[in-house]
Amino acid sequence: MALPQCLMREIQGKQAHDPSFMEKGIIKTRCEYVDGPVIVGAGPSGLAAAACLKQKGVPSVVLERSGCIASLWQLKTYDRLRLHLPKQFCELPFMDFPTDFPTYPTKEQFIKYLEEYAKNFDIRPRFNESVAHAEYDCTLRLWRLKTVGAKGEETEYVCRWLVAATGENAEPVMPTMEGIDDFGGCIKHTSLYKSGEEFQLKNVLVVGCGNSGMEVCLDLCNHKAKPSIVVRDTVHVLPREMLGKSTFGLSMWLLKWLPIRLVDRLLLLVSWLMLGDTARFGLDRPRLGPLQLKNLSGKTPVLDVGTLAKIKSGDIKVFPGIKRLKRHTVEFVDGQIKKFDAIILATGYRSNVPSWLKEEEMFSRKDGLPRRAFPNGWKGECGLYSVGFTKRGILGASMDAKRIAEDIERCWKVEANRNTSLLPYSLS
Ligand SMILES: Cc1cc2nc3c(=O)[nH]c(=O)nc-3n(C[C@H](O)[C@H](O)[C@H](O)COP(=O)(O)OP(=O)(O)OC[C@H]3O[C@@H](n4cnc5c(N)ncnc54)[C@H](O)[C@@H]3O)c2cc1C
Ligand SMILES: NC(=O)C1=CN([C@@H]2O[C@H](COP(=O)(O)OP(=O)(O)OC[C@H]3O[C@@H](n4cnc5c(N)ncnc54)[C@H](OP(=O)(O)O)[C@@H]3O)[C@@H](O)[C@H]2O)C=CC1
Ligand SMILES: O=C(O)C(=O)Cc1c[nH]c2ccccc12
Repeated sequence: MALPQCLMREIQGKQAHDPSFMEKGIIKTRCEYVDGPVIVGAGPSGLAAAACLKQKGVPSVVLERSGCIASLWQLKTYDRLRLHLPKQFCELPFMDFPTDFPTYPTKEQFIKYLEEYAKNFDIRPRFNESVAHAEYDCTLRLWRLKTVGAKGEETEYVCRWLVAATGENAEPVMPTMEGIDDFGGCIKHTSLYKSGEEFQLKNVLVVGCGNSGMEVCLDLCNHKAKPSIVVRDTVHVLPREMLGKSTFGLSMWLLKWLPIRLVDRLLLLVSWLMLGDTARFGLDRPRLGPLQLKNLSGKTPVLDVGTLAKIKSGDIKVFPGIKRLKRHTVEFVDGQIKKFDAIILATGYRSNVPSWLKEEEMFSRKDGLPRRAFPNGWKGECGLYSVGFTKRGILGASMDAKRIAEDIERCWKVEANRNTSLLPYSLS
């Protein structure tokens, strides 16, 4: 909508003193006032927030840097990916998965569900708009965001509420390794890995033993490559299912009755019966149990979908941390030296919030996550919110989205009344 004229004049006045908005003395940036929240990111979290707001009658604008919704799932994941929690734990608010979807939907099915979700709630993100800067303007008492489009065009958005939904997995983590430039073979992050097809008969080193690294190793095996995995620290591997139930579902159920330490003991006992002693294969377990560790550090246990059997059979070799790389060669911290054709970095992801949100209180600059512990990280000051930074997957994002919508709805109603009764013009 058009910006109320008094606000427009004030913003233009400010832009005239900001060189980034000026080109030959002319303001080059398009400016738009959004009557409602601006949501940054059109992944599952952003979609959930937009849908919950819509249900409350609050319109929003969703800004997305890529050309599609759920860009993580559409562009940055491997072909064989499925949800590894049962579908009922990965639903967004107000819309179930279709009944004909399997318990663990494929990534194509999950994307189809998200497309359907956006359509259902008439969420039309503005694609190819990357938020480069967002800051609270204390004089205007509004958030001001600058986006950059595909051709470098800039837009300024001004709004009362800002919802960060750029995700915990916004940027790949690229480790620094001595000699990385000398290696000479293909080195790629899992966000660019699609399948093991291109690695047939090749010796591939997978760095990192989270869910991505473990599953990529299995995929490499299935494509007749020869994978090895770097396990530099401890890791909890649990079977995806126990006693005919999903390990995740069983854990949630047990947590209703039993303390977390006891549930962890049970999980480890059943894992030991089903998988054996993982330390025998180079996978030492952390001192803390899997759920306690997840709660305290956010580190997700590996839900095994067949990798461990390949490690046991020797099809996947386990190595300790990397000391340095040389031409097609890797030297490990225990002194072993091996030749590899390629390296896959399964070293995880990080949030990018500090790169665009100029704010110090709500988000930590260090890891780009809310400082307040779950479930209190969703709300900041001055109309700032976060959705999907709980380290609790889609379930956590859905909880945030519902809370945010309830909170904004309250102010929305108050402000709507005030605007119609006090202002000479209507903001709607
Ligand atoms: C391989 C993989 C599998 C997973 N499987 C599960 C699972 O089975 N169950 C589960 O519950 N969780 C799972 N997760 C956790 C994951 O966090 C969620 O699945 C989900 O994608 C998170 O949604 P999100 O919207 O918070 O983040 P994302 O899906 O990452 O979406 C964020 C969006 O913001 C956009 N964006 C980023 N920066 C900007 C910017 N500056 N300006 C504009 N737009 C921007 C991105 O392009 C992206 O589209 C998995 C994660 C990974 C990596
Ligand atoms: N099917 C599914 O649903 C899947 C879900 N996921 C989820 O996606 C998210 C991201 O997972 P993932 O990509 O595995 O990332 P994670 O952050 O979970 O794991 C990264 C791994 O890389 C290791 N690492 C990082 N740097 C180095 C280094 N320099 N040398 C050696 N090891 C290193 C880490 O070890 P350390 O612990 O020592 O730091 C850790 O084991 C998780 O939440 C995961 O559960 C991922 C894949 C499939
Ligand atoms: O896949 C992930 O990383 C998730 O965030 C899903 C998830 C949330 N809580 C968990 C506990 C154990 C295993 C997976 C998850």
